[in-house]
Amino acid sequence: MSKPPVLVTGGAGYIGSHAVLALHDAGWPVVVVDNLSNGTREAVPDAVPLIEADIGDAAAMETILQEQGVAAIMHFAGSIVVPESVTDPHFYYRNNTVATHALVGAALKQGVRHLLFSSTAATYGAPETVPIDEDTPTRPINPYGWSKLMSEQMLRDCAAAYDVNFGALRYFNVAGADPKGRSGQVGKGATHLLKVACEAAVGKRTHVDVFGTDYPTPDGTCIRDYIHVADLANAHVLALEALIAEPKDSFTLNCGYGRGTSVLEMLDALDRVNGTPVKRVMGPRRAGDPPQLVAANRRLVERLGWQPRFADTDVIIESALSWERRLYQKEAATCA
Ligand SMILES: NC(=O)c1ccc[n+]([C@@H]2O[C@H](COP(=O)([O-])OP(=O)(O)OC[C@H]3O[C@@H](n4cnc5c(N)ncnc54)[C@H](O)[C@@H]3O)[C@@H](O)[C@H]2O)c1
Ligand SMILES: O=c1ccn([C@@H]2O[C@H](COP(=O)(O)OP(=O)(O)O[C@H]3O[C@H](CO)[C@H](O)[C@H](O)[C@H]3O)[C@@H](O)[C@H]2O)c(=O)[nH]1
Repeated sequence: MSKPPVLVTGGAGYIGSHAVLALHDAGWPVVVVDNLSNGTREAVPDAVPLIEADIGDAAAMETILQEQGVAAIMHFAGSIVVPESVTDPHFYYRNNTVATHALVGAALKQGVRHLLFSSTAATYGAPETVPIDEDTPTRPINPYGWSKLMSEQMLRDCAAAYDVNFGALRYFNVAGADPKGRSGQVGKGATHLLKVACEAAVGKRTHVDVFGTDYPTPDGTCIRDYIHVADLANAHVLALEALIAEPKDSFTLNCGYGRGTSVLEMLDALDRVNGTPVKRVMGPRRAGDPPQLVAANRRLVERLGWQPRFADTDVIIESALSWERRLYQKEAATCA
């Protein structure tokens, strides 16, 4: 069976660009829409068309869907920084929820029947027990989590009412870079732990701040479930196949390994891989950080037959670090 065109929104960004690579590698025709607010042209392979547009522009999206003959959408575009969502919630509801509403409207009008949505562990808030399965009550503790949960609900209601199905993938902490070195995390003003730590390791920063050492965890720092971006990208390809194979079925799946790693454990592993310690500055808690988030991933494995290939923490760190070194060399060459 020939593979129909897939639209990847936010495909010039970190996770979206890895999904584009996974789709392209698997022989899917792909088109990217990105407004480049946080993505880069270089993240999109030359063979993949990149259309610079805003997903909140329903008319533009309708034209693109029609002209490109799109059969399914992987929707990554959005704003992603939790503390920013607290200081500017109106923008987060607009760029995440309202823009998704526009995109879904365009998809419904153009008869696109499969929608795969980037959701987040932030929809769970701060659950008291881990691992977290998909039946855990969703009680976001910040506007970012709410903006995503509202989008999920919109998709659920639309799938019940119209001839469309959806997959919501709730990512835990995404980390690492393409094992072949073709993409990685680029954005300026990084806030994610491993990205920040790798920037410190290559000399772009003086140190890493450790946000909180008094959490109720064994070493006092927050625990997260770090998933390699290439394993997550592969889950998207499997999810797309499932949506097309079973058009009446929708699903919501956690994406993580089911393994918790503390901030200090992550930094220890980085020091080991790097061979030189990165300076740590112990500081107060960051607002809105739940003590621990670890995925129960049984449904992802059973529903999609997902088999992670890059779960080793050192493998995640090596890929992130070698990407960061390459970025640093490129930037140094540009400045010279
Ligand atoms: N990074 C994580 O750990 C993580 C965890 C859970 C969920 N997610 C979700 O995954 C998705 C991708 O995240 P990422 O880390 O790759 O972020 P990213 O910022 O690297 O990618 C998002 C991309 O969307 C584009 N974009 C933003 N608003 C747009 C709009 N209105 N129209 C068109 N393009 C727009 C940006 O330019 C960027 O290229 C997001 O929806 C995010 O909420 C990320
Ligand atoms: O410089 C830093 C950066 C982070 N941290 C700590 O490291 C942990 C992970 O923080 P990240 O900023 O890397 O990631 P978050 O857990 O805050 O959030 C990420 O994962 C969430 C789901 O788990 C959401 O999806 C969100 O979009 C995504 O950014 C947190 O305890 C944080 O306090 C530090 O100590 N120092």
